[in-house]
Amino acid sequence: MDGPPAVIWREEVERLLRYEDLVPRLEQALGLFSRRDAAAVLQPVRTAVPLSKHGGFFLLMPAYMEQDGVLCTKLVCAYKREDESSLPATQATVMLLDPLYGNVKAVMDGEVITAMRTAAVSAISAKAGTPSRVSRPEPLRGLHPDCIVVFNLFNVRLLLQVRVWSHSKERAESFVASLGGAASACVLVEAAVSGADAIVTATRSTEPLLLGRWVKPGAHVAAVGACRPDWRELDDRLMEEAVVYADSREAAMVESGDIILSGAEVFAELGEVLNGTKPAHRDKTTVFKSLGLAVEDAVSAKLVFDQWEDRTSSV
Ligand SMILES: NC(=O)C1=CN([C@@H]2O[C@H](COP(=O)(O)OP(=O)(O)OC[C@H]3O[C@@H](n4cnc5c(N)ncnc54)[C@H](O)[C@@H]3O)[C@@H](O)[C@H]2O)C=CC1
Ligand SMILES: O=C(O)C1=NCCCC1
Repeated sequence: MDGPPAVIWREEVERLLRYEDLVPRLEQALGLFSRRDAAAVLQPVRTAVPLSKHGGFFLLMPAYMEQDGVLCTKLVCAYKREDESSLPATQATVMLLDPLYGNVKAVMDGEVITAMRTAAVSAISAKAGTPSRVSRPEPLRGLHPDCIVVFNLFNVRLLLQVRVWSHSKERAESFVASLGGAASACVLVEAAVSGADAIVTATRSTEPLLLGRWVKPGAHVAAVGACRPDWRELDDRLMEEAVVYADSREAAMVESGDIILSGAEVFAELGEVLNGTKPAHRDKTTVFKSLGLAVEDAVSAKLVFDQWEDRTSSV
């Protein structure tokens, strides 16, 4: 396609990107990435520019997937600040290029892509890492539609109880309300996580807030925040006791405060588990350190663009 790039903004990305298309593409991309086959995927560790004065950082995330014909980069800024701005703490834009000529084919909103692919990868890690006894044959009901879709895709993990903690009580309550009543807000982190089979941390905390002594042996933790080398969400005890997985070993060694500062070893990448080259220790306590991979954005952007082209050509 020549001419100016397509501009595909938030509402359209929300309409075009569906978990049922996204999850299998992400599983494939994570597996391909972990093969380290340069003919299939080129994804350097992303460039990070600290914005210390503003309590944030900027990331440039390029990826080239030769077999899929995808050349892509995401620009993303994430902030720790708690001010009055109505702008989101994580803002992103994705550019899709034609690998043959280098022209930009599309510029699209990256916030929906970032939110959906990150949630989907946490769910993929939970599918691999939660104990087999958590699997149930009944469909999940009464929860937010996105959660139903992702969990039902896994045929099926029934969440008996969802507990939410936030350091802002109002935010915890409003999130619970958005889930349609099948969850409860907790005042203490300990109350939210005690006895849980699966835990997700997605905060802007720079200090450990999830302590190993609260985590049930055999639980799975998807740790999404703390993507800077001096930021933490998990304490040393949890990092020492758990089998630690990451999306990228190289990125974990330079970006994850929980891994660098605890000295924990990354046992495997999630892609290696999906490829069957490393085991998922489902009955041990597992931590999946999610940092976010450019290939996740690349396959998401390709899905959005392909759907956008289909719709545009049929009008
Ligand atoms: N692994 C990945 O692929 C991705 C990771 N992230 C990271 O995930 C985290 C959440 O991102 P968003 O949902 O966009 O941010 P958000 O601002 O929407 O949510 C972050 C939550 O953390 C809370 N928070 C702030 N300081 C805290 C503290 N000291 N202790 C406990 N809670 C605190 C805030 O009140 C807010 O509810 C960030 O650290 C972000 O950098 C974001 C996108 C992708
Ligand atoms: O999009 C990603 O990947 C991000 N990773 C770390 C925090 C900001 C967004």
